[in-house]
Formats: sequence, structure tokens, C-alpha cells
Amino acid sequence: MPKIIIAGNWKMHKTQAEALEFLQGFKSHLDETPDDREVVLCAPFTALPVLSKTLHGGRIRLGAQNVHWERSGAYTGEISAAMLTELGVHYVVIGHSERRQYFGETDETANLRVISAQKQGLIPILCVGESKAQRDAGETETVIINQIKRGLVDVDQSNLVIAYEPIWAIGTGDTCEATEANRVIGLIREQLSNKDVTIQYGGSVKPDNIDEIMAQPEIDGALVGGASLDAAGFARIVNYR
Ligand SMILES: O=C(CO)COP(=O)(O)O
Repeated sequence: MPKIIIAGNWKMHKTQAEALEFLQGFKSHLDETPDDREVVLCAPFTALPVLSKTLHGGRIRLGAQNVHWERSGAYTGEISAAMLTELGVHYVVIGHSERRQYFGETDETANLRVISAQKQGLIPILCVGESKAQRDAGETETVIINQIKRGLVDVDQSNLVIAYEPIWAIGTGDTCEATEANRVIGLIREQLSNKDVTIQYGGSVKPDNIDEIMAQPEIDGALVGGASLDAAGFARIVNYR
């Protein structure tokens, strides 16, 4: 059975002080969180040390939002997998559509990042998803299958998470119908040799739609952007019924 993972992707939000303030409001709600799910916070690099110290030994796992494929070297502005594991980071978001759109990342660089993350013991959360134009042109299936195939060349599927994030649903409030997300995630699973890979849905997940999303048989979790910034709201998402 795939592990259920609910992850917040804070993107470029929260200073260290704001991250700690979030935790104060969030942690008390975790007493009600059933044991069947993992709770992950993917914070900016600068907030990771303080979160790591505060969360040590607790219920919440830490994630980063990117990782470079080399162990070290002349790569100004980049962060290596070893730098993240040293901080107690467990997960790393890779190939997010914002990285692809604004920073020129490709399936090929996502693939290199996934491999280097796994080598260092990090669990990659590989993001895939089609644009509105691609969906309207009937290309959703081909786009997703290609992203999965190229992103997973030579990748060990035993320590891997995939997030299906249709680009048109990210930050728009325009959630993908839960049944449609379920269908595409089923299609992704067909491409995998390991059927127990956790496959999350992401794109305008909110407290008022999480129950329906998580009721779908193929969906094993959520990658939550905007709604993960508010402690009470994200707690409601994590504690979905
Ligand atoms: O990009 C996302 C998570 O990685 C989704 O963002 P929103 O939840 O803000 O739509």
C-alpha cells in the first residue's frame, strides 16, 4: 500500500520567525492526526535549520524545494543533497512547474536531481503536470507520460513520491475535479514498475476540498501550496476525514 503523505509547499514564503510562529499554531492540531499519514513541510532553505531544531523527533518531516545534482562545486546559488540531509531534511520537491517555467528546468535536469537526492537518502517528490493549452489540445496523457518516463530514467522507484500538479490548477482556485485527478493519477501509476509509489495531487487544495480528493482510490496524498501557509487551515487539510 502506498504511504499517505500530506505535504505543504511554502514556496518563497515565511522567514524563520514566521516559520516558528506557524509551528506554534500548527503543532497542537497534530494530536488529532491519525497515524496513517505522514505530515511534511517543504520550507525555504533559510527556514530549514530552525525548523529542524524545533521539530527534532516529532511527527512532522522536513522537505526542501529543490536540490542540485552535484555533491559540491562551482554552482553559485545551488544547494546539494548532502547539505540538506545534514539539516535533517527527508523530502525534496523536484521539477515543480514554477521551476520549469521560471528557471528553465527540464525533465532531464529533474531526472538528475531525483537520482542525486536518492543517492544521499532524500526522498524526491517529482512534480508533473500539463498546462491549460496542453489540456485543451487533448495532450494531457502524452505530456504526463513523457514527463514520467524522462524524469524516471534509471531511478529507483522504492524511495519516490510523485505529485500530479496540473499547472492550470496551481494558485488559481480552479481545482481539478477529484475524479479527473484520480484518473490521471491512475494513468501515472500504470507507467510505474512499483505500484506502491505515493502519488499526490496538487493544485488549489483547500480545507473544503481535501476530503473529496483524499476519498479517491488512486490519490495517496496532497502537495499543498497557498493553503499550507495558514496553520489552522493546513491542520484541517492534514486531518482530512
Ligand atoms: O504548487 C502547488 C504545490 O506545490 C500548489 O499550489 P496551490 O495549492 O497554491 O495551488
